[in-house]
Amino acid sequence: MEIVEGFVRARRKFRNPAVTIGNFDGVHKGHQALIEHARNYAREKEGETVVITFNPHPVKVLCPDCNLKFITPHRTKLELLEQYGVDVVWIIPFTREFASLSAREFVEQCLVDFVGVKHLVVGYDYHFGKGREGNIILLEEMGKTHGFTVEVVPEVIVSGIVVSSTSIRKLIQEGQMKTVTTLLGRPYEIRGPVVHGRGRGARMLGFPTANVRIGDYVPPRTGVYATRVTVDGIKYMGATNLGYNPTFGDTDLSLEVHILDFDRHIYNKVIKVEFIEYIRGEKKFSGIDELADQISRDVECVRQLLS
Ligand SMILES: Cc1cc2nc3c(=O)[nH]c(=O)nc-3n(C[C@H](O)[C@H](O)[C@H](O)COP(=O)(O)O)c2cc1C
Ligand SMILES: Nc1ncnc2c1ncn2[C@@H]1O[C@H](COP(=O)(O)OP(=O)(O)O)[C@@H](O)[C@H]1O
Repeated sequence: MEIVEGFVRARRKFRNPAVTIGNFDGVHKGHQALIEHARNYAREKEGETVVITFNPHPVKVLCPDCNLKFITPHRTKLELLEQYGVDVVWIIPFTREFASLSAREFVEQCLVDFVGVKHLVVGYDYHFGKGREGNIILLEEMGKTHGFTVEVVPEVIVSGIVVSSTSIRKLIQEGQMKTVTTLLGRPYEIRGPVVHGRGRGARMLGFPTANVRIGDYVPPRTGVYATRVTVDGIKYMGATNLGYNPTFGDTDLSLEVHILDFDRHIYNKVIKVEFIEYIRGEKKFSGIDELADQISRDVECVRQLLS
């Protein structure tokens, strides 16, 4: 997959580009449908599937105080777009100046002049340009003048829910991981380097836990999850707690993964944690032995769920 960043001048001409546009946070089933429609056109016309996306996410620029969290950080998003068969991603640096382009200017400068769009695939509710003034009617009208076709993809509904980044963020925060998996088409994952915790896991509890920073990821509901953990390309089962460790009175949120059938130091390694199923809420135990007993039951529960 080719990645084009910004408005580079010397750029090859794309072949019959079938284009789709969006933030693609999550690269969920709805996004996958847009990509699939663009690919179908590209296949028929021997063209290329081009995704236009923005970095940073527009909300980060237009509403820095909104503290938006992500389902897929920028780099993961690019990896997924490649997996779903996109040929070219054009990343537009999103600035306040760019946000002030009118809808017509966006179509002329970005879609027509820069990409040379032949076919444009958008979702049923697509709006764009300054103040979201641009809509599908405008695209169809401009398509006639500039020689491109517009295809509108209806909403994708899975398990009775309209798939959107917003609906998925909410489900993650509710711990509804099975539904999240069906809407994404894969489990929700958090990737990050293993950092030092408070040194209690192995020493006091007999359950070492790899602590992973959750950074800008959407935080799942606090509690214990059955997870799949990838370390150095190998998958393990994980009993994972996301919370404040009330038994010890910690105040910061931590993601702690006890990896089953594993015994190795992995500080600073980047690991991937996939959330498969919510098991229980976090509890304050009266002592270390009670907590350790509960964690052994959690581990057994993970084995049953994932084996
Ligand atoms: C499967 C699992 C379940 C856990 N459940 C709880 C819990 O209900 N309440 C709690 O206070 N801590 C819970 N913990 C978190 C432990 O308190 C934490 O892992 C321990 O304090 C080690 O912290 P450290 O890695 O910072 O040393 C759980 C940890 C695991 C792995
Ligand atoms: N089965 C395992 N699951 C998770 N981490 C393990 C495991 N075996 C060894 N480790 C190592 O032990 C570390 C966690 O030990 P722990 O006593 O909880 O210390 P810390 O408080 O620094 O997290 C992990 O970061 C990892 O390097």
